[in-house]
Amino acid sequence: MESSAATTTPTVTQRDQWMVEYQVFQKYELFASLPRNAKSAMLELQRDNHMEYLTKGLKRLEPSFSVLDANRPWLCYWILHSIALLDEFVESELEDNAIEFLSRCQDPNGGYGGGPGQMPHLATTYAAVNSLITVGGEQSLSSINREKLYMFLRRMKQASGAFRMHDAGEIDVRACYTTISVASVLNMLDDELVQNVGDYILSCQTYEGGIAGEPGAEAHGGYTFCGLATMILINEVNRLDLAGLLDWVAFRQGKECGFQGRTNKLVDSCYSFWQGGAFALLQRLHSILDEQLAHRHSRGNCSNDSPQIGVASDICDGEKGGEGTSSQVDKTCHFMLRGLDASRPGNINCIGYNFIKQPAEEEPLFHSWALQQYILLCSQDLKGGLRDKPGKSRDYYHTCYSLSGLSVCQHSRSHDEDSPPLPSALMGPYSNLLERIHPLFNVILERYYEAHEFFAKS
Ligand SMILES: CC(C)=CCC/C(C)=C/CC/C(C)=C/COP(=O)(O)OP(=O)(O)O
Ligand SMILES: [Zn+2]
Repeated sequence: MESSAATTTPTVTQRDQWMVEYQVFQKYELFASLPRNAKSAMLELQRDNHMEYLTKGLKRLEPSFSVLDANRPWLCYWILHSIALLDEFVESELEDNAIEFLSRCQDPNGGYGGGPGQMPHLATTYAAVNSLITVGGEQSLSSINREKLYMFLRRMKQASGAFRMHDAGEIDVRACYTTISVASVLNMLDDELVQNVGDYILSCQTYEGGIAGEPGAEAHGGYTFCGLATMILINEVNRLDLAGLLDWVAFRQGKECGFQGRTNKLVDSCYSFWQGGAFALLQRLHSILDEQLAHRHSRGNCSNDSPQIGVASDICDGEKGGEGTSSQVDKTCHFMLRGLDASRPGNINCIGYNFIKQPAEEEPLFHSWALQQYILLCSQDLKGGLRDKPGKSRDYYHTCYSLSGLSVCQHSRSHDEDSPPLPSALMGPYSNLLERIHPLFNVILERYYEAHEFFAKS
C-alpha cells in the first residue's frame, strides 16, 4: 500500500541527505513507502546535468588532468560512451579533437599509450579503440593503424597463452580481454592470438565460481566479466563452469539492490556493468548452461567435467546471424564462413556479431528493477555525473559504468533489437531510456555494427 496522498514530493536536497544519513537499505524501505509520483520524480535520470558534466570533461582533455595523465584515452572512452548512451551529440570540433588527440597517443610501433609519447598499454588501447568506434565514421575508424596494432598485440602474447598489459608489464585476465576484444572488433583475431588463452582463463576460475585476475587470486566482478567475454569471443565458453559462475554472480547482488565486486565487500555502482554485463552475456548462453546442468545431473551431480558442446555451430552461423537485417555485414559474414577451412566452424571474428543475434533468456537472471533503483537513487549526483555510492564523489569512470549497467537493465527484457523496451522494463519515467550496448565490447550496438562492417572490408 502506498502512503497517503498528503505525503509531499521530496526535494532534491532532502533526497541527497537521505542518501548520506541512512543505510541504503533503510532508505530503500523509506523509498518504498512513498507514493508513486514521488517515486517516479526521484528516479528521474538527470540528463541535462549529466550532459553538462560530461561535456565539461571532454573540453578539459587537454591540457591534461594532471592526476589522470596516463589515463586520457580512458577519459575519452568514459565520457564519449556516456554521451552516446544518453543519445546526445558531441560538437564536431570536440569529436575532431578527440580523434586527433588519440592519434597522438598511438605508438609508431602500434597500440595506444595513456597520453602522447607514453608507452603503449593494452588498457588504453582498448579505451582508444572503443572511443574511436563510439565517435564512428571514416575519419575516426581509419585513424587506427591495424597492422601496427596487430604487431603490438602479438608482442604482448606470452608462451602461456595469456598477455602482458605492456612491455614487461603484468599478465592477467584484463590483458586477455582487452586484446581479444580489440582484435575481434577490428577483424584481426587469429589462431596465434587465440592459442592457449582459454587454458589461462580456465585456470583463473575459482572454487567460488567467479573469475580472478590471475591464477590463485580471488574471484572479482571486473575479471569475471573480462574472462567470460573473452571465452565467448574465442568460442570456448563451454569450457567454463557456467552454472558455478552464474551462482557466484547471482549472489553478488546485495540487499542494497546494487552489486558488490567480490564476497563480503560493499556494493558499488560500477559493478552494475561488470556484474550486470556478465548477466547480459549469460542470458544468451542458456542452452549451454542447461546442457552443463543436465550433464552434471546425469552424472550424479558430482562431476567437474564440462560437456563439449557445439558452441561454434550455435554461434558462428552467418545465415542465422543475418536474420532481421540486410546489411553488407550479413553477406560478408556469410561469405567468410563459406571461405573458411572446414576444420574451423566459422569466422571467429563474426562471433561478436552473431552472439548478439542469439535469442536471450526471456527474463533477466538478476533483479534488474532493483539495480536500476540503486543506480538512479543512490549513485546519481543530481548535479550531474554518477558515483560509486552515497557519500562518494562523482567521477567519469562510475558515470560510464553506471550508465552502461542501467542500459543493460533497461534492455534486459527486450528480445527484438528493433523494438524498444516496454515501459514496464524501466524504473522511473520512460525518458530514462538509454541506448542499447553490445555487452561483449561495451560500445553502443549501432556503433559496433558500423565498425564491424567497416573492418570486415579491411
Ligand atoms: C576492460 C578492463 C580494463 C577491465 C577492468 C576490470 C576491473 C574493474 C577489474 C577490477 C580490478 C579490481 C581488483 C578492483 C578492486 O578494487 P577495490 O578493492 O578497490 O574494490 P572492491 O572492494 O569493490 O573489490
Ligand atoms: Zn567502483
